[in-house]
Amino acid sequence: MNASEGMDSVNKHGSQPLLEVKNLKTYFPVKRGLLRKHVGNVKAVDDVSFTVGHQETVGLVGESGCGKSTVGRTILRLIPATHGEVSFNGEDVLGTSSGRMKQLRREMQMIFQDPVGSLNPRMTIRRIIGEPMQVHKVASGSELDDRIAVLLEKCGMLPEHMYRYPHEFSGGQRQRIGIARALALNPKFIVCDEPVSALDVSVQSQILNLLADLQEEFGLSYLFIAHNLAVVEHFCDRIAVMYLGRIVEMADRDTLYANPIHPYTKALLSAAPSPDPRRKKQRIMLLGDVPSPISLFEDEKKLAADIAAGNIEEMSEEEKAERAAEASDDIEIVTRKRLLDRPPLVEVENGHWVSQRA
Ligand SMILES: Nc1ncnc2c1ncn2[C@@H]1O[C@H](COP(=O)(O)OP(=O)(O)OP(=O)(O)O)[C@@H](O)[C@H]1O
Repeated sequence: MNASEGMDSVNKHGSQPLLEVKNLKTYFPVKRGLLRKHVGNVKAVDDVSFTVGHQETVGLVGESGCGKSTVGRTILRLIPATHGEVSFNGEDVLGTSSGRMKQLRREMQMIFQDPVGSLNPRMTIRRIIGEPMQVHKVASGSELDDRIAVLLEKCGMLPEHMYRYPHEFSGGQRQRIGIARALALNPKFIVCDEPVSALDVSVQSQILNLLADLQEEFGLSYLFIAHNLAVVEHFCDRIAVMYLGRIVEMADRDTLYANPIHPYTKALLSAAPSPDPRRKKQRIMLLGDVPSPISLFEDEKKLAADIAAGNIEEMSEEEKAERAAEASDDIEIVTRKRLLDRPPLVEVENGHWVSQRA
């Protein structure tokens, strides 16, 4: 069974998943070279498969530029997919008409990272939250105001806040307004794109608690995007770790934290601070910068050519550092070059998928 067929197509509640993503690819064409004549592809998302169950929170974690936001936006059809399937409640999202997509958007919403940039500064909060309900003809007049007041209260704000403007609120309050807007059409599924990354640590936990309460009350499912494994630890049921456009490991939260297998997951976990001093962690250093997805193809080709030509005698700085680290017990070095080899996902135990050789 390959990853796209088997990766939790039936979720923890034993029912079919709400969202199913299969072999999703999103490539951005770019012009390259001195004369910009060569057209290449940024493989932002490169064969990603996962599911999200009813009332489940799936975390998508990885460093900046690994393709997390592109996955979220492609699922909602905010950007076109190059290949793959997305089904929501059994319905084909990528192939459906734009009219039907407008209807589906009521059920699939997004919360953005930047609570400042995502709210139009010229609109009152009433207009920001009310607009989707007006566009979809859900409510108008005093009923609209009543609904906005309830949504604001559910998100920890006051009804009278609807007459104010975004700049009158703090970052955390603005994120609450963004959440109220996402809830306006009574969705079932929300892509939360780094909703707490721009907030102070003390405010982060308030917003996470709010999202958890709303999930309980409205039966929501979340795809929760984050770059920090510490943030998703207490919030997600299952976690997928992404590196350079692909999922390299996916498991339920407890399994992933107790038994990370992929070197990249181990490195991310070793970088995350733990409040529990008993949880002794091996220190792992990731050496080098994250390669750009556009250079990836060239790097892979060069690596393959080097190996084929027997050109790997000369030790690179990274390899020297790796050797040096072998002499030390408490620190392991993972070079980015090693991570370029990304074999397919294999199920190592029930629901725990890792990119490795079968
Ligand atoms: N419209 C676009 N045109 C070309 N390349 C793009 C476009 N959008 C994203 N990319 C590239 O695709 C890759 C993935 O970007 P994406 O924003 O999905 O990553 P991310 O993991 O969400 O990062 P961050 O945490 O910084 O938001 C990056 O290399 C980015 O530069």
